[in-house]
Amino acid sequence: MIEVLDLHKAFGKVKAVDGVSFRANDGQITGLLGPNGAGKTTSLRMLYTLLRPDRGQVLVDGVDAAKDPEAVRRRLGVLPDSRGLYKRLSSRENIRYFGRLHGIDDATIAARTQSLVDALDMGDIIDRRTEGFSQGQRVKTAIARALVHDPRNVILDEPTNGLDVMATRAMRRFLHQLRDEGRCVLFSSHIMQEVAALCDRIVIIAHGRVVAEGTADELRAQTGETNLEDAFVKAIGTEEGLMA
Ligand SMILES: Nc1ncnc2c1ncn2[C@@H]1O[C@H](COP(=O)(O)OP(=O)(O)OP(=O)(O)O)[C@@H](O)[C@H]1O
Repeated sequence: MIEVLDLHKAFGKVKAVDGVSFRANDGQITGLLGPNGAGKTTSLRMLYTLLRPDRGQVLVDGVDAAKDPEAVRRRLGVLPDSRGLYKRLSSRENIRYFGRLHGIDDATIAARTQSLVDALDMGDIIDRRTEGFSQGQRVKTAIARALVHDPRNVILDEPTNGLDVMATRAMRRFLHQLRDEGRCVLFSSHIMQEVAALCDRIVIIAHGRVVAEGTADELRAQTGETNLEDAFVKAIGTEEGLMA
């Protein structure tokens, strides 16, 4: 479970995150939805301990990220916004390298890699050098690398960015599988159709603040709209930046 309480982060005069609080539960997919520049990536970076908040608290399975960042990192699998693969290494070697950084033995890494290769349909790319990989192949490798240590909590920054329809559908199936295994899945997107199709709960963020949250039904009720798209627009206060 992931909890963030009153997070703040400013870059000079820009208040990127201005008092964000929400909870992402185990066995659920939670979507962080907001237009470009809303503060999604900055919130996630604080969550996975890459950025230190100016104020506020991050708890992962009850562990405070400021007090024990190592323990928090062990509990998280992260697909960051920049995928950053080692291009001279094969997909398998990228995954193994991360597994070793986590202190996992090679036999366990090999077994875990195989199950991720099956789940993500990576059989044809696993032993290719990642240099020249397509966007979808890079994302798959980066996700497998993020999950090699079998984390309970999974954070994905815009996981379907740049993916075609088939790859997006495969990604949705995979995220449902993670959810059905009881993991806490938190992902960000600026595409409302994506969030609506995938999420159990939605947290809408705009101008560094949470402006609405709940299930799709709850959001419709809160905004008094019958159509989810209208509910999103009303919550954000503008149509700008919400469309795919
Ligand atoms: N390192 C930084 N230095 C200066 N400003 C930053 C930095 N990181 C983020 N910002 C600013 O903070 C605000 C929030 O950015 P953030 O990347 O968190 O938004 P986002 O919701 O992830 O947007 P997108 O959908 O475009 O990725 C933006 O105004 C951005 O320009």
